Amino acid sequence: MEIRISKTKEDLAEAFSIFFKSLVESDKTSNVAFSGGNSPRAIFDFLAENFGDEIDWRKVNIYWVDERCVHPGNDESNYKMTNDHLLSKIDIPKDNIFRMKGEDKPEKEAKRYSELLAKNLPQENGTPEFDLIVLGLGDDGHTASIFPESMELWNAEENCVVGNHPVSGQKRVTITGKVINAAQAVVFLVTGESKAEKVREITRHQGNYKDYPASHVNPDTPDFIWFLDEAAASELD
Ligand SMILES: O=C(O)[C@H](O)[C@@H](O)[C@H](O)[C@H](O)COP(=O)(O)O
Repeated sequence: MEIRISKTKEDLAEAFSIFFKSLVESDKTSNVAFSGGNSPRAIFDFLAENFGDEIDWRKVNIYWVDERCVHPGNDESNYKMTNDHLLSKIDIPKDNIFRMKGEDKPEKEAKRYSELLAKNLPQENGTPEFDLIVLGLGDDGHTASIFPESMELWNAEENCVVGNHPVSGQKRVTITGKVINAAQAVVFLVTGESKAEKVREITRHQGNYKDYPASHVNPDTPDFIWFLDEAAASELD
C-alpha cells in the first residue's frame, strides 16, 4: 500500500489524473470502475478539463463500483454525477459506458451487473478483474456501498449485491470485496478533515479499524494507492 499526500484537493486531482492517464495509456483496453459520492466531482472536472483530450477514451471502458437505486436523472445518482463532471466532457463512445441501472429492481440489477462483469472482464480465479477500481471512504469507514452494519456483504460470493444505507435505508447496488481485491490497481480518493481519523485508523491498523469495510481493501498489487489531501492526512504522523 502506498500513501500519496497532496497539499490541496486540486493537487490531488492532478496527481490522480497523471496516474490515471499513465494507467490507461496501455495498448489494451482498460476496464475501470468509479465510485460516486462528492469527492470525485472536482477530481473528474480536473481530469476532463486538463487531460480529457490527451486520453484515447476509445480504449477505456467505464463501470461503477456502486449506484444508488434511483433514476439516472436524480441528483443522488452516481451515474449522473460522473456524467455531469466527466463523461459529458470527454469523447468516449457510448458503448464504453456500462451504467448500473439504479432505476431497475435492485436484486435484478445486482444479478445483471454480476453477469455483465463475468462476461466482459478477464477473470482471476473466477472473479472479474478490473484494471482500476477507484474508491471513496465514508466518515464511518464504508467504501463502495458496503457499510460497517452490513460487513457480511463484503464477503458475498456474488460479484454484485444489494446494500442499504444504514441511516436513510436507501437501497444500493454494489460490487463486493472479492471484486475489489482482484483488481490490478485500486486507489482511494480521500479529501477533508472529516476523514482524517478513519484514514489514520485504517492505514495504521488502529482503533476499531477491523469494523470498517475500507480496512478490508487489500488487493495483491503494488498499485494500491491512497490519494489524500493534507486535511485527510492530518492525523498521519
Ligand atoms: O455511492 C457512494 O456514495 C460512494 O460510492 C461511496 O462509497 C463514497 O465513495 C463514500 O461515501 C465517500 O463519499 P464522499 O466522497 O461524498 O465523502
